Amino acid sequence: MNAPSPRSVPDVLAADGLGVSLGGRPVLSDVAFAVREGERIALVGANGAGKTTLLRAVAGLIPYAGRLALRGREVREWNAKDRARQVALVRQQSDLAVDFTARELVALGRAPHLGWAERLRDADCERVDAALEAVDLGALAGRPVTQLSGGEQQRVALAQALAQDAPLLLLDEPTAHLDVRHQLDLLDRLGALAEAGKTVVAALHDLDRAAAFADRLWVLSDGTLAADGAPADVLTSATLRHAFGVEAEVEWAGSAPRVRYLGVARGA
Ligand SMILES: Nc1ncnc2c1ncn2[C@@H]1O[C@H](COP(=O)(O)OP(=O)(O)OP(=O)(O)O)[C@@H](O)[C@H]1O
Repeated sequence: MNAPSPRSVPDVLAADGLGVSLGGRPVLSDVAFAVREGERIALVGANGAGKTTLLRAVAGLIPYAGRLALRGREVREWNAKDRARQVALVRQQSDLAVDFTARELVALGRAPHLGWAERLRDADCERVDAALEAVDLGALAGRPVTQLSGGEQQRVALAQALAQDAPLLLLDEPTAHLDVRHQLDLLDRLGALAEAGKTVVAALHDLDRAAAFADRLWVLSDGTLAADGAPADVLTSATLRHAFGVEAEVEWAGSAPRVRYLGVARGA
């Protein structure tokens, strides 16, 4: 029997005419994209551009209009447990106010893989331990999350997503509370996960890091996808002026850009 041709494999994600309204106001309009397995996409845009909203729509947390397909099937048609085996979302984190230890919270990431009332098996516990180690939290695993710093809590949230072991990983500003070592470590780890076949979509504010990390940059501006392409094509002075209202120069050293900000754009 012939192996299926790559063309018959649906995109991990595909959107067309995607729109989201919140509180009666359009937040995303007419967004279209396709994402293949193993891609790393950095989602950038000004505050309020719609990055979190887009990630939440993909994760099935909010209603949307238009087409938004996860592996060829509308996001809204997946049941929550099956969807959670496909997509893990690391939300913006700063203040986890739940009465759990780090390990207990990370262990919740295994829930989509367990039957009703089923306890963690040895293999699940191993995954939880590995996820905690991966984010350098092994020593803090038994501590209540309310006693962790913002950056440690951020790493707990990431470990929970790693334990969930979904092929599509969505991250909402995952480096926001991290010190520089853990930022670099996280982006390296996400790169390694993508090389191992996971698909990663991360909203990032640091444009240098976003461009160095990603195969593709998505620029959201006022709820529309203003640019979608290779970082070297997308990260330009014109994009920065249009999407962020800043004057800037972009220098490239190989695939690593350096953005030099000159000031707020006139009229922005
Ligand atoms: N529940 C809500 N009801 C009404 N409007 C909302 C709601 N949540 C978000 N919005 C609005 O939707 C727009 C997009 O918000 P979103 O959080 O997606 O932006 P973002 O690009 O992630 O911003 P940031 O960089 O500040 O995190 C904003 O104007 C925000 O005020």
